[in-house]
Amino acid sequence: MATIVFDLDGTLADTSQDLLAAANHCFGTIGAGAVLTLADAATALRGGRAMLRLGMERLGHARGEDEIDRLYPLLLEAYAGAISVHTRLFPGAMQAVEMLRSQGHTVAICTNKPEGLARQLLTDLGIMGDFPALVGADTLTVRKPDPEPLREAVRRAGGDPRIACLVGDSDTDRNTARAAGVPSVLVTFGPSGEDMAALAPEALIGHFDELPSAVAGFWRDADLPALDGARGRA
Ligand SMILES: O=C(O)COP(=O)(O)O
Ligand SMILES: [Mg+2]
Repeated sequence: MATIVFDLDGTLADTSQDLLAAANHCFGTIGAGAVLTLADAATALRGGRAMLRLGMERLGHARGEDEIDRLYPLLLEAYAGAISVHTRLFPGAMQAVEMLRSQGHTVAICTNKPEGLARQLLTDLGIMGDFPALVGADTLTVRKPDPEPLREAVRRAGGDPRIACLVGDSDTDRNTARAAGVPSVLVTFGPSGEDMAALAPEALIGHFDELPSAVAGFWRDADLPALDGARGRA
């Protein structure tokens, strides 16, 4: 059986509103108003630095990167203080996890959120105990799209990194899976949904209830390179 690894932001949960609020708190400390709006959800799901960069651009800050470095810890602090106010799991996420586990698969999380914040969020959402392994941005010295955090998440869950897939919502997730030599599933229900097909993942899902059959296809279809590689070396 395989290890199904999930990205967190934009995949398991819509974290965009709480991320945007934390970024706007930072802009407030430099005298700006709410620089980002709900229309910036896609940027929010790319993480704190991406939000600060967009805000700095809008504010016309010349020394943007220095300011981003200075504001980033403030953003993390603000976010930690209100991490689960608006954040919700996407429909069917945990039912899909339950189904996959009942089929004998193992699950894990690989996120570019700092590990502590990811743990805090999963605990608030009441699902920390459902994931035997979690690798965050600072768990190792490298983060996605380096393949190592994905492989490490699989190993920590007790699985074989060659028999795994990554469920995500971004080019980063697609590239991470590709670098690890395993299939990816990209979700199309987020704010960047229409861009996902162009990334040519092995599967696209518009709802979590499509995930178990998408995953089953990976290890049923003998033509998949990742499968051949995994079997060839096993
Ligand atoms: O916080 C980020 O940079 C993105 O987090 P994710 O990897 O869970 O989508
Ligand atoms: Mg994501």
